[in-house]
Amino acid sequence: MNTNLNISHSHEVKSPRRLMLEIKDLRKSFGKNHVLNGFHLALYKGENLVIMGKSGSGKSVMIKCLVGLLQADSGSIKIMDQEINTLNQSDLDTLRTEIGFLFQGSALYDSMTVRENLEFPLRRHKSKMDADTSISELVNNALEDVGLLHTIDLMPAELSGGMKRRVALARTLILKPKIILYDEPTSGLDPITSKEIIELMRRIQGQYKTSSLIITHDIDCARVVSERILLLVDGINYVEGTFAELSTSKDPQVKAFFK
Ligand SMILES: Nc1ncnc2c1ncn2[C@@H]1O[C@H](COP(=O)(O)OP(=O)(O)OP(=O)(O)O)[C@@H](O)[C@H]1O
Repeated sequence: MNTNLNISHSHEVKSPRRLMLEIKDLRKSFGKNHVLNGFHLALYKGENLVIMGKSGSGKSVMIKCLVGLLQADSGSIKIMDQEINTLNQSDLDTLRTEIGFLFQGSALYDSMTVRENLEFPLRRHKSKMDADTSISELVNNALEDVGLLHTIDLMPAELSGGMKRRVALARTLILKPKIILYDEPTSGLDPITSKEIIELMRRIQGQYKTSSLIITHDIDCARVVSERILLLVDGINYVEGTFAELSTSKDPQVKAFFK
């Protein structure tokens, strides 16, 4: 880790705000490939934390450990004070409903209309529904929040790439997650559509009071959405700071990301 930088590291961050997500000393190897080498992070209530790192630096492996798609070799992952390794399957499933995902692969179901795509998670997680609000009201509200109410009866094939991503975000929001994980939310989109998604992410943060972990290579996205940025190098925290701090860093490893 570079010690010349006058930038805070995640374990030094002191905040009275609630910790939504805490990862400590996370390690994961595939044979001799040591991908995560003691990674740590703290995500506080209401903040957007951007994770940047070169291709192959372990970002996706970290997210997969977080959502249970991969088992870490060691380390601790706490979601809203609950250590996920100690939970039984049913408690883990309940906890996971507090987390929304917007992954590159989180595609819509092609054979369902937009409305049906949004109804799907609600039918699976009835416990997340408040008794006074009907399914159709929730679907309408979520679509309205992403500006796409008019697409409710369309099929995914009739939507543009940006619209699909916004509908996928509405599908995530419908369960009112406390934490949202975004993996490359603007990848593959043109600059104007990317800007719309980035602005939407900011608006959602304010409106839904979510805390988000955002993996991105998109500098505009990092600049607009982040309260803090964490740079991952070789599976361990390299440096952490605000966009203004990191983008003016003299460290060549950091500068490389902000060209
Ligand atoms: N299931 C797996 N089995 C073996 N090796 C894996 C597996 N998943 C990831 N790896 C290895 O872990 C390393 C980190 O991969 P990871 O996908 O986390 O990188 P990344 O930082 O997300 O990259 P990118 O920005 O390109 O998405 C790579 O060397 C990759 O080959």
